[in-house]
Amino acid sequence: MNKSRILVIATRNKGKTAEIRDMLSGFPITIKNLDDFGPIPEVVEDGETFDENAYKKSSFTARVLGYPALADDSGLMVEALEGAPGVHSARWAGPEATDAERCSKLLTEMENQPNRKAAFACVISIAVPAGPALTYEGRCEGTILDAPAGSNGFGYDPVFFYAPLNKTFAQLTLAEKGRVSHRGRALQEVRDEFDKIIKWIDYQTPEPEIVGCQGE
Ligand SMILES: O=P(O)(O)OP(=O)(O)OP(=O)(O)OC[C@H]1O[C@@H](n2cnc3c(O)ncnc32)[C@H](O)[C@@H]1O
Ligand SMILES: [Mg+2]
Repeated sequence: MNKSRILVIATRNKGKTAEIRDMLSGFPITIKNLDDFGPIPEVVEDGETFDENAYKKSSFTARVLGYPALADDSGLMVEALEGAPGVHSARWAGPEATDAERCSKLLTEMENQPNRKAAFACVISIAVPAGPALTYEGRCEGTILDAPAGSNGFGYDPVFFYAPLNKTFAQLTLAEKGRVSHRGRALQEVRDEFDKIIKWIDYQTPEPEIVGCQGE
C-alpha cells in the first residue's frame, strides 16, 4: 500500500480517537492509532496556542513514525474564568487528574458565578513526515451547568450544556456530538476537503525512485 494512504491519529485520548475514527470512517485510508506502533516519546505541549500544540503533535508523530499524522489540540474556554482552562484544559486540575476531577474543579471555580458562557475549541493539524501541515478549526458555544449530567463522551462533556439540543455533550451519542461539536466541525472540513488533502499528502510524500536493472 502507498505509504501516504496510512494516517496515524496522533492522540493518547481514547475519547478523541473514537470521535475522529467515527468521522473519518468510510474514507479510503487506513487509520492507525499510536498503540499500533512501538513506544514513542510524548510530545511536550508547551505551545501558547491550540495551533502550536496541534502542529507539535502532528509533525513530531509524522517525523518519528514516517507516516502522515493527524493531531487534535482542543480545550474549553470559560468566559468568567478569562478563557481558562483554555490550552491548559488537560493539565488544569493536575497532571494525573481524571475527567471527574477536571469537571469537579471547574464546578468549584464556577460556584456562585452568574456568567456561565463557555466555548470548546479544536484545532486539527495534518502533517507529513517532511514537516508541512494543514490546519482545520472548529468551535462550539455552550454554558457550564452547576452539576454534571450524562455519561457519554469524555473530559468536560458532562458539564457542557448545548442549548440547541437541550442536552450536555455527555448526553449526546458519538454521532450527535460529531454533528455539532468543535471537533466535529473541524473534522467536517477535513471530510469536505478529503480529496484535496490526499493529493497534498501525495505531493508532499514523494515515492522513492525505482532504479531499473537493465541488460544483465
Ligand atoms: O494531547 P492528546 O494526546 O491528544 O490528548 P489530551 O487529552 O491531552 O488532549 P489535549 O492536550 O488537546 O487537551 C484537551 C483537553 O480538553 C478537554 N476537551 C477537549 N475536547 C473535549 C471534548 O470534546 N469534550 C470534553 N472535553 C474536551 C479534555 O479535558 C482534554 O483532555
Ligand atoms: Mg494533550
